[in-house]
Amino acid sequence: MIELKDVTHAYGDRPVLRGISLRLEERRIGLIGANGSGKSTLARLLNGLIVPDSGQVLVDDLDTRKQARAVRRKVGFVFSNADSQIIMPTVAEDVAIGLRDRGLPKEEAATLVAEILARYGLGDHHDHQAHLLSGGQKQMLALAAVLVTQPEILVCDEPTTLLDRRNVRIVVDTLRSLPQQVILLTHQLETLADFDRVLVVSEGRVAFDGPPAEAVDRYIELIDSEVVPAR
Ligand SMILES: Nc1ncnc2c1ncn2[C@@H]1O[C@H](COP(=O)(O)OP(=O)(O)OP(=O)(O)O)[C@@H](O)[C@H]1O
Repeated sequence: MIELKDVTHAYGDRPVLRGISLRLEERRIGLIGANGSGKSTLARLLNGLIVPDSGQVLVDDLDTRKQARAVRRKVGFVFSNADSQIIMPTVAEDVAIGLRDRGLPKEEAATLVAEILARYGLGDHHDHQAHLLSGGQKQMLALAAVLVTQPEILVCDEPTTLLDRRNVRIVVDTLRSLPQQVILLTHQLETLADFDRVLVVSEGRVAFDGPPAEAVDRYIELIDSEVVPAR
């Protein structure tokens, strides 16, 4: 369970999150909001990629400020741009690198890598150059490389942005079928239809917290009420 206690965060003197308190317990949680509203900043706080300026983020009572390494083992993070997450030359190596400090015998690690690649449709791409995969395949690779580490919680920051309809469906179905808790940031509102809970972030605050349909209505209301600057 992730708990945020009166969390604030600023970049320089620009406040981005303003006093957020939340308990994130549900299995499928969506995060929506306008560009620049603070969603990615909030997501990055959840696995200690960034730490709050004030307040606390606790993952199963581990403080992200003090126990960052333990937190990162529990909370996997998938970035929106899969290219920025691919760090090894080949597909198999990129998945295997996540297991490097697990102390597994080589054969066991290789079996795990092969299994996960097969599960996410990359079984035939084991030795392919990772950077030559299609956008959708890269996104699946990014997901596989995180899931091989068996995180208890998965935070995905717009993992379907660059994907075509078919690959969106594959990634969304994959996230839906995972046993782990999933926290998904997305602008593709329809992908959250059967989520347990959706948070609407607006100007660094949680403007709505509840079921998906109501959250989407609230989000649309918020966007429509904004004054668009005249040119
Ligand atoms: N590393 C950074 N340094 C300075 N400002 C930043 C940094 N990261 C984000 N910001 C600013 O903080 C604000 C919130 O950004 P954030 O990425 O959290 O929003 P978001 O809701 O995820 O947006 P989007 O939907 O466009 O991805 C934005 O105004 C952004 O310009």
